[in-house]
Amino acid sequence: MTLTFYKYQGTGNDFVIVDNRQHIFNKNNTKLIAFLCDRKFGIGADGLILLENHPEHDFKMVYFNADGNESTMCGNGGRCIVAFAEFLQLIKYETTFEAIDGLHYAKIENGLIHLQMKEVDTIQIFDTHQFLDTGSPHHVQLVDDLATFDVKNQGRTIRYGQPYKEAGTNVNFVKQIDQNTFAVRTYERGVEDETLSCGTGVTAVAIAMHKTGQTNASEINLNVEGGQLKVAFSKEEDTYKNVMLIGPATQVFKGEITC
Ligand SMILES: N[C@@H](CCC[C@H](N)C(=O)O)C(=O)O
Repeated sequence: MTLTFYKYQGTGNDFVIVDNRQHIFNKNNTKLIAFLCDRKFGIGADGLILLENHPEHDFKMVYFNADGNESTMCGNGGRCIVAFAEFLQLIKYETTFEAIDGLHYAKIENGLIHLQMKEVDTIQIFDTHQFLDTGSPHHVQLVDDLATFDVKNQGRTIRYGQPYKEAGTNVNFVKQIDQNTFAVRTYERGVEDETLSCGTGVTAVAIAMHKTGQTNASEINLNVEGGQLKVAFSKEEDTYKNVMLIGPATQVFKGEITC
């Protein structure tokens, strides 16, 4: 078959997006998804996203990692699918859509996508790191030498180690730049490599840095390898609410592939 697809990127986290409103795509074909995401034999991407119809809301997002498996929430992918929905003229300046972790509100303002993420009330704090779920699971760890840090090997060791094991986690290495700015490099589960940006990852970093007192800002800048993101939130008692992930999302090209 010939598949029409769109390539998007959000701060360098890149995705193949398919309009699946007519059920053209076989979601159970793990090999096909992994092939489409393959950078040498396929199109190349960190993940594949399907935009589908939803009975009550604007659309549904279905997310697969580059390994071909459906996974948990993707924040940058969420921002990209909002840009795609606007491109398809399904939405104008704001939307509510469903993803695997529930409903997400998003708005487009000054060319940036503001995506509401799930509330977070559980943050596990350890001597060396924090662990929390922002739609996807995230290990957050401060390091001194972020620029030269071996993210791929250290990330993989943590991802497959105790207590995460097979289910795994994404792993974020962090360096504080100033009061409300952090640099982040992320090893992504399901890509099994460092990616240039991870939306649920920077959301986890912002919340973990606030929770542990590294910052008291409620609007935090995150410098990632592929650009800059912002995370804003309000804290009510022990819950982080109104969590917004803010940044650009760009269509790179449209294509057709025989598969
Ligand atoms: N790139 C993502 C996270 C995607 C999911 C992750 N790889 C997992 O399986 O947990 C993001 O921007 O949040």
